[in-house]
Amino acid sequence: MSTSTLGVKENRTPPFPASSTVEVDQRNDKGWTALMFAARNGNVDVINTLLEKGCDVNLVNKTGQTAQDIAFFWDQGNASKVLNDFVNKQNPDKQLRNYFSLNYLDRCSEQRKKEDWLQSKIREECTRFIAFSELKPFVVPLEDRTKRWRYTLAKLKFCDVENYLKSNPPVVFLGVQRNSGPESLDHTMFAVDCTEGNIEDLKKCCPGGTFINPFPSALQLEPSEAGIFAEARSMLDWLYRYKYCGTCGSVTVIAEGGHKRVCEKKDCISNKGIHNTCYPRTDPSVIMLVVSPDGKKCLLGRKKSFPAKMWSCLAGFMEPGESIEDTVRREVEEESGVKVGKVEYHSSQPWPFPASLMLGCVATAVSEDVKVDEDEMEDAQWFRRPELVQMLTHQHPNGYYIPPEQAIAHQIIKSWVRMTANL
Ligand SMILES: NC(=O)C1=CN([C@@H]2O[C@H](COP(=O)(O)OP(=O)(O)OC[C@H]3O[C@@H](n4cnc5c(N)ncnc54)[C@H](OP(=O)(O)O)[C@@H]3O)[C@@H](O)[C@H]2O)C=CC1
Ligand SMILES: [Mg+2]
Ligand SMILES: [Mg+2]
Ligand SMILES: [Mg+2]
Ligand SMILES: [Zn+2]
Repeated sequence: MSTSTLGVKENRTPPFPASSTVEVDQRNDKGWTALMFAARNGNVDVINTLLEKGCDVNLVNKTGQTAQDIAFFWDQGNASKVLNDFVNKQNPDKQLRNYFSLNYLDRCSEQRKKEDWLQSKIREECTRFIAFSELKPFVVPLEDRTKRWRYTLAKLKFCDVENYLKSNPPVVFLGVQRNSGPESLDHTMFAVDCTEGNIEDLKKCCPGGTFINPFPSALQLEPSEAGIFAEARSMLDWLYRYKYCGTCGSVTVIAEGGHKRVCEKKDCISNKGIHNTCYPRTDPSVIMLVVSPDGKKCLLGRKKSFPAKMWSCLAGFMEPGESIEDTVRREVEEESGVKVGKVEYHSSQPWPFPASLMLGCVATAVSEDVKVDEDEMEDAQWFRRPELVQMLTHQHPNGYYIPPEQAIAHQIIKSWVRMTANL
């Protein structure tokens, strides 16, 4: 919390002595700060003064709302704009960008067909490789242990991976990191699968380096790199699983910097026209917060595979020829028996386990009776807002909680919880 003060000379009667100052981030019993009240009332001058005095724009009240949420909820357009501009300037990553969607590389897809260019880049001094073994990324622990994020991807040089490359492992061209300034160079980045090599050699060239499991460790990567991990892991997983032509069963060869597999049988129809057997797959899935017809409750479920006491949004894979809205309606009815009317899109999230694309939605139910699909689900229940706040803040009397902030489910639930008057 910011410790700066407004420096306002108080001339009120006690309990404020004449010379006292007030903390800019002081809160009332509901966790509201002065900035939140100014946001509620759309008082732009007060907001600007508080921001100048260094108040903390990221604080949340007891129902998890920031000043931005409050300004938006109360339709205070000017206040929203000032707060949004301030937050964007302070930290562009604070925008709603779900974890695994931030990727600072320019994918340069037009370069993938240029084999000579790719080969020369592989050997360049400023090129970097990220390594995987059995789909686990090679990372370096971050030194500052006070930070929330624990790992950064290890960026290796050609000389570090040269021995591995001799056995021709799958390599994926991920993109180019553009650096500005006259002396800085662009870094081309590749992913390399070191599963077949001796991983101890890698650890020698990168002290402290280690391979981490996806859960929970891959959720502790710096968010700005989580999208690079997502791209690399989904691609290497696809290259590993799809070795043969899906049309004729012949061997395929890796092409276009790892982004295509080409059937070796020249007259195979997969080599003519448009086919979806040569390219990496992405499996669209919907994930939805179902809100009751009166808008006061929402439906959460527990899959049989979930850790004890964790509840989340319902989710399911799309089927061919199905719209997002109809997938939401079908999966909700299959899993909970609840019928859904209106469906609104919220945001999306690549989920590289192995290659889902989560399409997040908020759905309005037109019925409330729950009949759980016992094949997939352990339970599904309606929860009221105050109970969700307890789950969100780990204060539920039964120990119930929702997935962590890296999961889109968390973001959708949080955004619904915040849209409340909370007075
Ligand atoms: N990021 C997040 O916050 C969350 C992400 N998810 C992800 O969402 C995805 C979908 O959710 P889920 O509830 O599992 O899906 P579904 O409700 O569709 O049910 C899963 C079942 O569908 C079958 N299935 C597996 N793969 C596919 C596929 N590619 N297309 C169609 N059906 C398939 C499987 O059946 P069988 O076992 O019989 O083969 C699987 O057990 C999963 O990848 C999950 O990890 C889910 C919740 C939260
Ligand atoms: Mg499901
Ligand atoms: Mg389902
Ligand atoms: Mg399904
Ligand atoms: Zn073929």
